[in-house]
Amino acid sequence: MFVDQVKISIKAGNGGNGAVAFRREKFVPNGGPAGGDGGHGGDVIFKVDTGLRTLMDFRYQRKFKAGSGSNGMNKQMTGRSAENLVIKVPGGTIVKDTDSGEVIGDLVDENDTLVIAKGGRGGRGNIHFASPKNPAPEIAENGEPGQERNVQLELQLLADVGLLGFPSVGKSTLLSVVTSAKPKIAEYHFTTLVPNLGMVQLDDGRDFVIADIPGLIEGASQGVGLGFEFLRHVERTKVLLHLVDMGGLEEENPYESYQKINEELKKYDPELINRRQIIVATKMDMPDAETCLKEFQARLREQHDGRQIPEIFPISAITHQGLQALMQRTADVLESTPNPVKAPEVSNNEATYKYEAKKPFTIERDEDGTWVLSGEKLEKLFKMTNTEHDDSLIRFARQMRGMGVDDALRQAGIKNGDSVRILDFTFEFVE
Ligand SMILES: Nc1nc2c(ncn2[C@@H]2O[C@H](COP(=O)(O)OP(=O)(O)OP(=O)(O)O)[C@@H](O)[C@H]2O)c(=O)[nH]1
Repeated sequence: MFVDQVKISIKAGNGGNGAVAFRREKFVPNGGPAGGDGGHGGDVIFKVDTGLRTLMDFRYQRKFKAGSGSNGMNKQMTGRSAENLVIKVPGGTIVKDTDSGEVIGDLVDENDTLVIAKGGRGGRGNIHFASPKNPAPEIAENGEPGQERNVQLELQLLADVGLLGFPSVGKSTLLSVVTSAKPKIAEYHFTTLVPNLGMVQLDDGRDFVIADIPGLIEGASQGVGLGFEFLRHVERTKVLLHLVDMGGLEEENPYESYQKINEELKKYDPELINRRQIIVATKMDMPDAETCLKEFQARLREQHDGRQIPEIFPISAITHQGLQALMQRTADVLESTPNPVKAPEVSNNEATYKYEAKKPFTIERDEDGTWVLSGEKLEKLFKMTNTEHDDSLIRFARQMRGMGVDDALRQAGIKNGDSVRILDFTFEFVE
């Protein structure tokens, strides 16, 4: 199996902070609370785009962050919510948690989506905290932090393009100059023939997988050496680049070689001969190459008897002549050729990754005697507390008591006046 894999980090947007504000009207000296809520942070979402074939784009960008919601404003105005960040992935992408290795999702068909990290909700403004006891509260919540995740994407690669041709026509050389990345190759059971596979990425962002098809000619049509796994590669191949050596050093005439390969192809799998072929005239830097090519074209025309002949791209893997044009054309053909195996299904599978509730808080003690509180839930509550306002801090103290933090601290032996720290905020414990 050929696997393309990449580790990325994801951060959903924080919610915007709620506002502390008061009505200011003519003739009303002390208006009521008027601080609006913060906007929602953006989610991070994976979505299948079957036009993508590799995870190549992730080699350049590994960190993804959705925008934060805007803060609430006075006059009860809610902050603007951030847009979701949609990350496109190829069909067949498996998403795993990097740390635990747990499979989070399997994105298969066009438009399948997975919400991998939820944006934080906006913090509530002080209009929500008015009570008969406190009609003008200086309390507002900060936005909820967006979820963060490290994930690993894995994609089993199948080649879109196959290279055909006699030994020494220049297949490996072409593959090595047009492909920038070699995917991980697991060991084959039939170890004698390992297909050479690489990924091509064009400047316009299109990418595809290209494979040398070794052994097709060396008796492969009699079933020698090729395994089931590899057959799948050939079956999936939409375009075959048929390489013909124009170097003029081979004993065999280029046209005869070309025909022989097609014969072998037919024997190997009669379906394959109908597959789209582009003829690639290789080694065009050699002195006799032009003459060889002209001869080849003439024979091809003769054979086609007035019908249109297949397209031919002259290249040199050594001088790089014609490579760009060939790869562009290959990508165009790929786009316009239907999948020979099955058309991509369009579905609307939607999923949201659920986070396991972690232990709400933990208590530790620093060397200097400070009690240190940590834990996802508690830290989140703290981050949502607007520490600039006493009312907000009082509310936080109440929330901690509700969670059982005070009791736990007392049990651990805390004394009146001891220092307590959460993240970078320190306060004094009072009974
Ligand atoms: N002059 C010239 N020589 C080339 C070019 N491309 C490949 N060669 C040479 O041709 C020989 C064979 O090239 P390979 O890329 O190994 O050919 P292959 O088709 O992969 O051969 P197998 O691995 O035997 O199937 C090597 O000596 C290359 O240096 C080219 O564009 N111009």
